[in-house]
Amino acid sequence: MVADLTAARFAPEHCPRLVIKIGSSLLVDDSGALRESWMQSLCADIAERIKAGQKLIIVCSGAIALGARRLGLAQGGRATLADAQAAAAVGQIALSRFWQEALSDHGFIAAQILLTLDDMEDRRRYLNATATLERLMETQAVPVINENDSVATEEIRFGDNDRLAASVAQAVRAGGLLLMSDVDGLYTANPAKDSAAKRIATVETIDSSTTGLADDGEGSLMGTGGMASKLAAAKLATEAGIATAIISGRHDHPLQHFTKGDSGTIFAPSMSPKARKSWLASRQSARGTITVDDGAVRALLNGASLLAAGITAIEGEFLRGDLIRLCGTNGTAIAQGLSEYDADVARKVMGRRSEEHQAILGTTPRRAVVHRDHMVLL
Ligand SMILES: Nc1ncnc2c1ncn2[C@@H]1O[C@H](COP(=O)(O)OP(=O)(O)O)[C@@H](O)[C@H]1O
Ligand SMILES: N[C@@H](CCC(=O)OP(=O)(O)O)C(=O)O
Repeated sequence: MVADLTAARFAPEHCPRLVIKIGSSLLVDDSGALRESWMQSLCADIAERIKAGQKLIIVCSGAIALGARRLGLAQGGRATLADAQAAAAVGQIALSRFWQEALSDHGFIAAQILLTLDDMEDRRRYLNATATLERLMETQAVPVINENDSVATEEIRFGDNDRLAASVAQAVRAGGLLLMSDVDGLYTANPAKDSAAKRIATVETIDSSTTGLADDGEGSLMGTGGMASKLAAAKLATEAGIATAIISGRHDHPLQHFTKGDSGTIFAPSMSPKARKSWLASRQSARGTITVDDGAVRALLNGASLLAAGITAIEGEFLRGDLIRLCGTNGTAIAQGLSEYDADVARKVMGRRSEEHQAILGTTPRRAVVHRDHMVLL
């Protein structure tokens, strides 16, 4: 049941709507100038895909970096919020102009949309923004989106364009999201600091062992959330059923490069609840067994999650996310599912009521030991 985790998944024939997010580091060179020839090669790739029938939506960063150079602002325009907002106002107009000209060279019309978090969270504005995007996609216009940095206050900022791109991908029901960056995917450690770091080609589930790989140091004003924000965006998107990839924008024709070779990190979209249940039922390799009392058996058969209070014994050294079997006191297998806890932590809370868990664990407890969404009756 593992989804096809190759670049083909993002091709026009498999993915009618694709959101592509381009990071600041790709748009602007070390001196703060626009990397025009690279962007033109990207636009050629974009044009090729649109001609092949794919609807593309671009989320493009870089306004602050570009504007800061033009205004001669220190720290890339990120010293204060006011600097970042002034820089964005200057840089955005240059970015928009670039997209307009570069897309027009291929016969397409650029459409600029600047969004804040409020626009996507307020129902009326969300519907309005979505309707605009839908209408644009019916035409030959290519939406180019950025955060509306110049008006966004701390409270209404998206904070980074990775998250904005994931939110837009959900709004337009995209099949895929490409996060294009200066790094060729997720590595086992930050490759800028550790030359032994290895690229991870595919990720089926984003959990704490995945997010723990992001090593970004300090975040900065108005974006550049580093790998952590890419993983948060990938989680949001994949949970909405959208295949996501972090891909390199270091080469010319970056979309062709991704399509051709073994590059990037591809994150699997979550399965539909029905498909997920049948996948869970088909899995054989349980890493542990939990015995539950008669009350818990009845609750499970009625479709409830397994709470720690109903557990009488735990066998095996499973980890969070591992498949475990749930049995009645007579040894009959009742259900199987994915554990929300490592075995040693589950042992600490077994037989105890949920209200006691916080004190036992010293951290916020999870909802259940096996949640009903991740469980199937046998
Ligand atoms: N585990 C990791 N794998 C890859 N890159 C990582 C990792 N941890 C941190 N990074 C850093 O994340 C950076 C990409 O994020 P960022 O600079 O915000 O990109 P963008 O401007 O494209 O949004 C990389 O250049 C790299 O230094
Ligand atoms: N909206 C900001 C960029 C924010 C952002 O997320 O930057 P990046 O992490 O480089 O994609 C700008 O246009 O400068």
